[in-house]
Amino acid sequence: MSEIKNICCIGAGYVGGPTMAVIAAQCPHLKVTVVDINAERIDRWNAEDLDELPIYEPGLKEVVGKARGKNLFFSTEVDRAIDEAEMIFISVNTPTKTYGKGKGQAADLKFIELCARDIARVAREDKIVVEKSTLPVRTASALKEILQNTGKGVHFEVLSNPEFLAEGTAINDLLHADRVLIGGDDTASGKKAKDQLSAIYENWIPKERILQTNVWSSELSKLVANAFLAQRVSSINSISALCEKTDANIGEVARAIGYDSRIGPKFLQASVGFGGSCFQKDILNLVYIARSFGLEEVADYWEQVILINNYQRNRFVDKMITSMYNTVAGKKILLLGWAFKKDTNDTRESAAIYVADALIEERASLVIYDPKVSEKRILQDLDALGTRSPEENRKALTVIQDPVLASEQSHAIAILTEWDEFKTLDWESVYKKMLKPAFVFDGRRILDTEQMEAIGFSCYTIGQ
Ligand SMILES: NC(=O)C1=CN([C@@H]2O[C@H](COP(=O)(O)OP(=O)(O)OC[C@H]3O[C@@H](n4cnc5c(N)ncnc54)[C@H](O)[C@@H]3O)[C@@H](O)[C@H]2O)C=CC1
Ligand SMILES: O=C(O)[C@H]1O[C@H](OP(=O)(O)OP(=O)(O)OC[C@H]2O[C@@H](n3ccc(=O)[nH]c3=O)[C@H](O)[C@@H]2O)[C@H](O)[C@@H](O)[C@@H]1O
Repeated sequence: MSEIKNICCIGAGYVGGPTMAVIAAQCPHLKVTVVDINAERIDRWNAEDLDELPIYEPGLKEVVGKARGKNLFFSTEVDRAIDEAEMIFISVNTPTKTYGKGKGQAADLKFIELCARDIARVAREDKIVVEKSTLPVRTASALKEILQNTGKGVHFEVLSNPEFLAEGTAINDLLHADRVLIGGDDTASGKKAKDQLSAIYENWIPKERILQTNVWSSELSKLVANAFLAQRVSSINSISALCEKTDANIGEVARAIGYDSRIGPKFLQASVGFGGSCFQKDILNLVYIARSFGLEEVADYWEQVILINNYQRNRFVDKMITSMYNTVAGKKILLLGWAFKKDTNDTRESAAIYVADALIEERASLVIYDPKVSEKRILQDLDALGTRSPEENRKALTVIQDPVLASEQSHAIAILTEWDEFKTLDWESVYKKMLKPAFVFDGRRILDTEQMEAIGFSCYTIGQ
C-alpha cells in the first residue's frame, strides 16, 4: 500500500460532511473528496453562500470555508473518487430495516453493500476501506467477502472507525475527541492499515486517545456506547415520573447523584424523550443481535430503554391533555422546537414529531416554531408516520416565524427542544396574548418555573 495522499468518503451526511471537513482542515497535505449520490446535497455543500450548507452545525461553515476548494471537495463522481483514493471511508446511512427479516430492528445494510460493490467494481489498486457508518457486529466480514471476490487481484483492508460525534457539538467533538477507535485485523497488513489511519488522526488527536482493537470490538463498542448513553436518559426520565408523584425534584436528584464521581453529571437531563437518528436505531440493532444469539434476557434488558422513552413521550402528552380539562380538541397549542435537540436542523426521531402526532389525533390545532427547521421538513416528518393523510396534516398545523405573535389566543405552549432563545422569549408579552389559564408545558426543563408562575402561567415542568 502506497502512502496515503488521497482519501474519499462515500456519504455527505451529518457524519461524512463534518468529519471530512475537519480532517481536511487538520491535514492540509491530504486531498479529501466527499461524494454522494444525492446531487442536491452536494450542490448545497458546494454553495457559495456558506449559510446554504445542507447541515446546520455550529462552527461547520468556518471549517468548510477554510478547506473547501483547497484540499476539500464535494462531488457526485463516486467512481472517480473511489479510483483516486488510497483510503475510502463509508459514511452512508444505516437505518432500521422496514421490510423482511429483522424488520423494525435490524440495520438495513443495503446502502453499505452498494458501496462495497461500487468499490469492488472500480478499484484497480489496493485500498483501505474504513467503516465510518455504525454497523452491526461482524459487518466487516460481509464487506470483506464482497471486496475479496472481485477476481482482480486487488487487496482490500477493512477497518472499523466508528464516529462518536454528537450533533450540535460535532465540530468541537471532532477536534477534541475523547477517543478515536480503530478496529482492524491483527495481520501485518491489518496492523499497517490501522497505523496509517491512526497517523491521520495523530495530526491533531493525542496518540494515547487513539485506541486500536480488533474489528468486532470496535463495531460492538459503537452500539454499546450509544446504548449506555440512551440508557442514562431513560433512567433519569423514569425517575422523573416518580418525582412528579412525590415532592422530589428531578433537577435536584440529578445534581445529587451526578456529584458521585462514579456516576458523573453528564447526560442526566430529564426530557420529553431522546430523539436523533441513532439511539433508537442502534439499540434496536443491539436487541436484534442479542436475540439472534438466543440472549433473550440481554435483549429484553436493552429494549426497556426504548420502552421507557416511548412512555416518557406519551406521559408528556397525557399530562397536557389532563391539565387542559381532558380535552385539547379545537384548542390552539404552540409547540416550541421541532429538532431533536438544540443547535441542529436534524429532526430524525425527534420527540416533537410524536407529541405533535398525538395532539393532532386529539384534534388540537397546532402552531409550530423552530429556528432551524423548515415547514417542508415538519410536514414530511408527520406525513412519514402515516397516521393520517397529508391533507389532514396540513389542515391541523401552521408553521410560524414569530412565536410571540403566534401565541395570540393560544391555550397552551409546549417546549420540545431546548433552544437557548426560548429561555429569553418575552414571556410577559406571550402571557398577555394567551387565553387564560395560560398553560406552559416544559418538556426540556429550561424555564424557571417560579418566575413563570409569578407571571401568571400554569406551568408543568417535567420531573417536578
Ligand atoms: N448523525 C450522527 O450524528 C451520527 C451518525 N452515525 C452513523 O453514521 C452513518 C451516517 O449517518 P448520517 O451522516 O447521519 O446519515 P445521512 O443520512 O445524513 O447521510 C448519509 C448519506 O449517504 C448517502 N448515500 C447513501 N448511499 C450511497 C451510495 N451508495 N453512494 C453514495 N452516497 C450514498 C445518502 O445520499 C446521504 O446523503 C450512520 O451509520 C449513522 O448511524 C454515527 C455517529 C453520529
Ligand atoms: O451515533 C450517533 O448518532 C451519536 O448519538 C449521540 O449523539 P446525538 O444523537 O447527536 O445527540 P445527543 O446529545 O446524544 O442527544 C440525543 C438525544 O438525547 C437527548 N438527551 C441527551 C442528554 C440528556 O441528558 N437528556 C436528553 O434528553 C437529547 O435531547 C437528544 O434528543 C451520541 O451522543 C454520540 O456520541 C453518537 O455519535
